[in-house]
Amino acid sequence: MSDTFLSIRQVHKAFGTTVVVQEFNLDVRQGEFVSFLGPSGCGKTTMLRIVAGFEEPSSGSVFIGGKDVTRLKPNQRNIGMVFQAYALFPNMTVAQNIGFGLKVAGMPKAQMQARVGEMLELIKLQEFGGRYPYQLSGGQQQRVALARAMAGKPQVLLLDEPLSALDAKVRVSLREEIRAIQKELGITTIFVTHDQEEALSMSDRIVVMYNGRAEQVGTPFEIYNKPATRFVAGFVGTLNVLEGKVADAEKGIVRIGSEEVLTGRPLTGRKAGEQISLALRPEAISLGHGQGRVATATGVIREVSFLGSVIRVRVALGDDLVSLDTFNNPASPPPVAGEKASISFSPDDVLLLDA
Ligand SMILES: Nc1ncnc2c1ncn2[C@@H]1O[C@H](COP(=O)(O)OP(=O)(O)OP(=O)(O)O)[C@@H](O)[C@H]1O
Repeated sequence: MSDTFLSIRQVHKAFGTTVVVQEFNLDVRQGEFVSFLGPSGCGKTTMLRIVAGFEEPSSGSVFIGGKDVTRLKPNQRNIGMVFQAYALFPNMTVAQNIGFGLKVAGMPKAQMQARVGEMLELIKLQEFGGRYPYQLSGGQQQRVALARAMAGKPQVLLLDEPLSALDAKVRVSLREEIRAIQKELGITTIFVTHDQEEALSMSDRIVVMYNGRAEQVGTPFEIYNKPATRFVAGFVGTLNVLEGKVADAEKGIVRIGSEEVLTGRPLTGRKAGEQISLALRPEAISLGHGQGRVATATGVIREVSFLGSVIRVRVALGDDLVSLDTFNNPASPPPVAGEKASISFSPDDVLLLDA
């Protein structure tokens, strides 16, 4: 990639005999917002700490702005960091917190005050410079932590689950705010989260991590719609998995129970009779027989959850429970549990998962 700003090359990290990060490669563009997404313990924080300089990789390198920083200390890397817990200094005002790093770096007072003022404006807390952290809400404290991390104009911003201690409403509004500030400053950012919705809604690209590896790197659209592995498919979004057997590999026909399902593409390299898994997102399945869709089966509605704009319906098909989403329509009553229902989907929406 020509405009790569941050580059992670073949990083491997073990603590004793425990391998925590392996064969990790990533190029991040200047100004790009990239998330590390994965379950607890998959190595996200360790990889972030290697970028920050708090951990040294067992092998491999990190480059920032073309310079090898692998052996540099955190304070030599010009990086800003925000953590999950509000790590503000409790005995300092908001303004003093934001200016702390600038003061340590020896910035003249007038210049420092001007910069703190700019940062307060950026996080929309102009009136709060004289307050102490305990006088702020959790969301406001994290905005101050963000301002403090960015006051020194770092080259890279590293965010380690900065929203996870906040309540749901604040979390969603801060997502948008962080992204807006990040865009305005054009700062290259890595964001660690185990929350797929956060990663999907905020990122230019997502690295889905599993067992210390980057399972897939892609845009939110690619990760969600074209998951490269079974793990990615199952971890990001809700997924229905239907187990079947290949009926005709060339024509792409799979037998699920007593039904023959067209997958819409040849099953290259598969043999008749072989086990195969078909996966479908809830929004790819319709109740009834939609146009251009392949009717698959008839089942019984087990559960109807009204989520507002969307209604999630669970249909029992033999032993399987299939989740599907339909949009709420004020003019028509929602489906009812206990009723029989047929489901259908388009072959194009079927994801084929490796065994
Ligand atoms: N200093 C250390 N010594 C030994 N093992 C460690 C050390 N730091 C992390 N680990 C182990 O490395 C693995 C990955 O940890 P890491 O914190 O990177 O995961 P994570 O994906 O960020 O998880 P979480 O979302 O729970 O924070 C874990 O199994 C953890 O126990």
